[in-house]
Amino acid sequence: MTVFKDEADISGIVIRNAFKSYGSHAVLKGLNLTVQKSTIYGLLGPSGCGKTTLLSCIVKRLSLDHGSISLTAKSVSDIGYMPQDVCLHTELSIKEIFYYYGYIYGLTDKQIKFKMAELLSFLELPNQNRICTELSGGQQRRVSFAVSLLHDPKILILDEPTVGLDPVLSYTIWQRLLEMSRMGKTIVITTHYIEEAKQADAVGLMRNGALLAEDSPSYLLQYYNSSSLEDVFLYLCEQDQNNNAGNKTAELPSSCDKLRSLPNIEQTTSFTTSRFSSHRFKAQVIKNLYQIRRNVEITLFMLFLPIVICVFFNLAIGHDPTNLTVAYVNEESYSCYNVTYKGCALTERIYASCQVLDEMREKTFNLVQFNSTEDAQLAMFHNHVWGVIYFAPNYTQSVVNRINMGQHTKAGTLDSGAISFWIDKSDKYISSIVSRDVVTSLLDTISKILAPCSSKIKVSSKIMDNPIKFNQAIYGNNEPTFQHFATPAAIIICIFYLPVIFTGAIINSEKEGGVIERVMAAGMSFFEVAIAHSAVQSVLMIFQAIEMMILMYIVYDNPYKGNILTGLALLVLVGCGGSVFGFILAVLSKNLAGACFFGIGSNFLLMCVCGFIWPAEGAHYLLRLINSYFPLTLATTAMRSISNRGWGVTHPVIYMGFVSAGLWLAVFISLAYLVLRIRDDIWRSK
Ligand SMILES: Nc1ncnc2c1ncn2[C@@H]1O[C@H](COP(=O)(O)OP(=O)(O)OP(=O)(O)O)[C@@H](O)[C@H]1O
Repeated sequence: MTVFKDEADISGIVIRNAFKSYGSHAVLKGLNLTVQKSTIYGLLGPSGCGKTTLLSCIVKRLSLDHGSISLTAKSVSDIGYMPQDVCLHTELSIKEIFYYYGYIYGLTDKQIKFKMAELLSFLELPNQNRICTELSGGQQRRVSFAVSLLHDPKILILDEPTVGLDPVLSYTIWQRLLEMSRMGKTIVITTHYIEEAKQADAVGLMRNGALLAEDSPSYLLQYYNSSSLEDVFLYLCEQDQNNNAGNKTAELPSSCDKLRSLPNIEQTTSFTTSRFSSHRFKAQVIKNLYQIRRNVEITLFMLFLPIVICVFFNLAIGHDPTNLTVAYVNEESYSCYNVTYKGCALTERIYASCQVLDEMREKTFNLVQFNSTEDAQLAMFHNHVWGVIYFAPNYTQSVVNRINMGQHTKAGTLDSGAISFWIDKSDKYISSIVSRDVVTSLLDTISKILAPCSSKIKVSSKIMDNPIKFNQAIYGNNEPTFQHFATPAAIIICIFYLPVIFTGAIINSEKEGGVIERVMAAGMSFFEVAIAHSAVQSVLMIFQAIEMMILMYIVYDNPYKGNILTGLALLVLVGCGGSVFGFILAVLSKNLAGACFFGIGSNFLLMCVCGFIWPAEGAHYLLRLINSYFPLTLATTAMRSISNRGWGVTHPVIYMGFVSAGLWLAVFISLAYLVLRIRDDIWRSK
C-alpha cells in the first residue's frame, strides 16, 4: 500500500526542489519530500547526506537557496524540534530547563508543572532538580526530547532521538510517537537504525542531498522483494551510483513518480513571530538569572575583577620609583662623617657636596661610593647603578667663588663648581626621575648653604634658584602624578572591556553548544536575547562602575572635582557600547578563542590611541587627525576633564565625550543588527 492518498491530504510538510549549499559545498540538490499529516516520516541516509541541514531548513533555522517548504504550522510554537546535539543549557537543572522552554512557548506554571511530571515519568528521567551536566549522555538526550514535546506541538522534527537509548526505552518512545501520530501529530524523524524506521508510515531514503525513494516501508519491501529496508537502501545506492556513472536518471519506484506529479508549492511557509513578546523576554531573563545563580563564581569574578584591577592599578601605577642606586665619586671629601656641611658657605668652610648627597639620600636614593669615575661608569655599564655623580676637589669653593665673582667668574671655576652627571637613559621614567631629583637636591642644598648667610651678609638664599616662579596650578596640583593622568582612562577602558568579556563569554557559551540556535528555532528573537542579556548586564555594569568610582576616587583619593552623576552616566554609556561590541565579537567569531583574539587585539589598539599610556596630543600627526573618532578617545578626554577639572556636561569637551560614546553605541547596535540580518547561520556552532 502506498502512503500517498489524495493530493488534498498531502499537506503536513511539502518540500519542493530544495537546494542548499554551505559556500561552494552543495548539500541539498533539488530535494523533493512529502510528509502527510498525522503520520510518522522516517528520514534515512548515510552520515553527511544532508539530513540535519534539511531539518534545520524545515524549522527555519536555515533558509533554502532555492525551492520551497510548506508546513501546516501557523507559528513556531506549532513545531517541536529536537536537534541532533543536546543543545540545552546543561548548567541548569531539568526543572529550570522545562520552565525556560515552557515560558518561551507561553505556557503557564501549572501547564509546565503538569507536562513536566508526565514527561519525567514517561522518559524515566531522574529527579527534576538534577543538574543536566550531572546526567548521562542518554539522560541528557531524553531531556532534550522531552523539551521538544513540552508544548504539545502539531509537528515534531526529531534528529536522531533514539541514539544512545536502550532498546526498551527506544521501543517506548516509538510507541509514544505512533500514538501521537494517531492523535494528529505530524512527525519527521531521522535515525541511523534503519530497521527501527519500519514502524514509520513513510520513509525517505536520502543520498547526496536528494531522495532515492520515498514510500511506506511495506511498499518498498514488497516492491524490491526484500525482507530488510537496509537491503533496499543498499540496492538503491548501488543503482544510483551506476546511473550517475552512466549519467542516466535514477529509476525510481512508482510512488516517486507520483511525487513528481504533485503540484508545485510556490512559497515557503513563513511564520509571523512578533519581534518581542513579554513571555519570551521573561523566559530569557529568568534563564539568565538561573545561570548567574548556577555560575556564582563567574558572577563574583565579574564583580571582583574591577576591585582587583583598581587596587593593583593604584598600587603599581604612578608612584615614583624608590631606592634607585646611584654611584658617586666625591673628590671634595672622600668621607662625609667628620666634615661640616651645615652653616653659611660664604663665611665658613663647609662641604656642600656632602649636603647634596644627604639630600639625595632623603629622596630615597641608594648611594654607592666609588673611587674613580671610570669604575662608577663601568658599574653603570653593567646596569648596577642608574647614574654617576662626580664632585670636583674644590667643589664648594668654586660654588662660593661663582656667587662672589658673578660675571667675572672664570670658566675653570664654573666647571669645578658644577656637578658632573652621567645617566642611563634606557628607561625614560627612571632616568627623568633620577635627573629631576639630582637637580632638586642641588637646589635644596644651595638654599640651605646660603640661608644662614642672610643674617650675616644679606645674601638671599634664592640667588641660585631657577629664574621662574611656578604659581599654584589652576587645575590639578603642582605635583601631578601619572596616576592622576591615567585613572580616568583606566576606568573608561575597564568599563568598556568588562562587558566585552562577560557578554562575549555568555553569548559564545550559548552559541558553542548550539543552544541559542535551538532557542531561536523555538521563536526567540535576537532582539529578545539582546534585551534580556542587556538587562542583566546593565545591573552588573552599574555595580562595577560604582565599585571603581569608590575605589579610585575615595579609597585611593585620586582627584575627582566634577559631578558624580555626570561621571557615572558617561561610564554607563561607554559600558553599553562595550556590551554590544562584545556581542558583535561573539557572534562574528567562530568560538571563544576567536572572540578572545579579537578582544585582546582591539583592547591594545584602543588603549594606545585613547590617551591611556600617552597623551593623544603626542601621537603622530596622521593619527591625531583620526584618533578622536576611535570609540574611547573622546570619552577618556571627557572623563579626565570631569575628574581633574570638574567640568560639567555643558562644556564642549564633556558633551563631545557623551556624543562620541552615544554614536559608537548606535554604530555597534547597527552593526550587530546588520550582521544578524546578513548571516542567517550566524548562530550555528559549526
Ligand atoms: N555549517 C556548516 N558549514 C559547512 N558545511 C557544513 C555545515 N553544516 C554541515 N555541513 C556539511 O554539510 C553536509 C551535510 O551535513 P548534515 O549535518 O546535514 O549531514 P547529516 O546527514 O545530518 O549527517 P549525520 O547523520 O552525520 O548527522 C556535511 O558534509 C557537512 O560537513
